[in-house]
Amino acid sequence: MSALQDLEQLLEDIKNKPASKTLPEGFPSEIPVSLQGIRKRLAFLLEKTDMDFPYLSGQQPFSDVSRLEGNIENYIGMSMVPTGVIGPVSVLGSMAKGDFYIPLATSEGSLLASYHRGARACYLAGGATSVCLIDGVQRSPVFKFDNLGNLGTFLVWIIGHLDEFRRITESASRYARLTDMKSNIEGNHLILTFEYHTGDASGQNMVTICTDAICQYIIQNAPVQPRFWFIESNFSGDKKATSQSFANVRGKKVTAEIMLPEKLVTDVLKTTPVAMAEYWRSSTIGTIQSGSIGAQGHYANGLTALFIATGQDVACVSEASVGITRMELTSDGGLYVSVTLPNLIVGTVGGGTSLPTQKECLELLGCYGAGKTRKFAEICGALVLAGEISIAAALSAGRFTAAHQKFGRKR
Ligand SMILES: CC(C)(COP(=O)([O-])OP(=O)([O-])OC[C@H]1O[C@@H](n2cnc3c(N)ncnc32)[C@H](O)[C@@H]1OP(=O)([O-])[O-])[C@@H](O)C(=O)NCCC(=O)NCCSC(=O)C[C@@](C)(O)CC(=O)[O-]
Ligand SMILES: NC(=O)C1=CN([C@@H]2O[C@H](COP(=O)(O)OP(=O)(O)OC[C@H]3O[C@@H](n4cnc5c(N)ncnc54)[C@H](OP(=O)(O)O)[C@@H]3O)[C@@H](O)[C@H]2O)C=CC1
Repeated sequence: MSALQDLEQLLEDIKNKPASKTLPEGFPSEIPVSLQGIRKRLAFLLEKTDMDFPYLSGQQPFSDVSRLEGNIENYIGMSMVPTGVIGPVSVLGSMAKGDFYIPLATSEGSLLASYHRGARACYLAGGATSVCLIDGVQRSPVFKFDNLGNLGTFLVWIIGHLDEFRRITESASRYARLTDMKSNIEGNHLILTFEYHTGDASGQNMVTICTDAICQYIIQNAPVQPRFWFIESNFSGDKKATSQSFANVRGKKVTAEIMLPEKLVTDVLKTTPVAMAEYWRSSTIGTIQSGSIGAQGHYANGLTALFIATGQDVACVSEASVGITRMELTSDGGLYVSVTLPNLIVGTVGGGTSLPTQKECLELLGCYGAGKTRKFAEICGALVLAGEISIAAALSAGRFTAAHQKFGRKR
């Protein structure tokens, strides 16, 4: 199918999305942490997905340490992070379509219960729409000149060589494509921002390698030489929350939404749409006063847990957890909720994605390997939406502290 046909299909699917759905036979979430709970949940997942998780379940010890090459130095062993599953999370996206059981690795009690509850509310409301809109990963080298005249001559030459830079990119990587270049001048400093599509990899390493190859060509051929240059100027937003990335894209930009009927908010979330909209307004004003980039509740919670489970670079939660949550009353007394994440740096190849438990977790989502990154990004959007709904429900109903007293402490 062409991109236009994909889009037409998505629009048709959104038009026909049901306003409600019945939950399938229960995922055994009610059984507390115990050997029996683990057995039941693994048996449930085996039946649903035909996966038996040899590494995650501990049946198979990890011994093939050669698989870690490229992932770590000075290795001594694996850190174990408790991992659970929430779901089903129902997603309608351009690539993610269906019900997913999402693995989350965390040591924060209440987190999975909260995301599970939000996912349940979204499921009953017909499932979340979650769409990956655009993508792009940047690297921003800086060049220093004696004066503006030299800088200008250099930049004019650079602008005339974009096609050559595209060719260099294609010889440095089979998958990276140079899509844009922007310049930023400050005194005698020039920052060039190269933006790429990085296939199914999250791409931070690829963009460094490709940009370095371009810079080597520039240094060898440009009519004017900079006094010095660095491969990264700290402008690209790599592992930092920045206003610039927030206003554009870094990685994938995803937006997700749901309409929650009033009765569902009352029954499942134990609050009201009015209270949730009121909480959202107050918390958004609080966020603005704090000087935060974006306005959201706890994207970092779900994303960090999913990133650990699936071998993403967890440090990229710095930028990935920036975004905007919106909660508004609908004309029939329900609640519209949306989340928008413009900086979702994720991949389904490369990085830590082929490590033993991480690969199993990506496979659980049907997201391991080539052709799966947009799907994975859309699942991230639906997960974050579920988390925003549940935490706002708890806070709006005055149940937040009690939940953490119950789930977040050893009894
Ligand atoms: C904890 C709940 C879910 C209770 O919620 P509840 O509605 O009182 O509980 P419930 O017993 O009636 O259960 C409702 C549903 O919750 C789920 N649920 C309930 N219990 C479990 C469990 N044991 N295991 C798995 N799922 C569970 C489950 O979906 C269940 O439905 P069921 O499946 O039974 O039909 C709710 O109060 C809640 O979501 N609270 C919010 C907690 C939260 O989101 N915390 C985020 C971490 S806080 C943080 O990191 C810092 C932050 C974000 O606060 C920073 C800041 O903003 O300042
Ligand atoms: N160097 C840096 O500046 C930084 C690096 N990192 C680290 O970089 C890693 C992430 O970088 P990333 O570039 O994603 O990972 P990798 O360095 O693992 O690069 C991806 C690799 O997968 C290959 N590949 C195979 N199939 C595909 C496909 N379908 N789509 C895309 N690539 C494919 C690429 O081929 P090919 O070789 O042809 O491109 C490349 O070799 C993480 O480990 C992260 O921690 C994080 C931040 C900064």
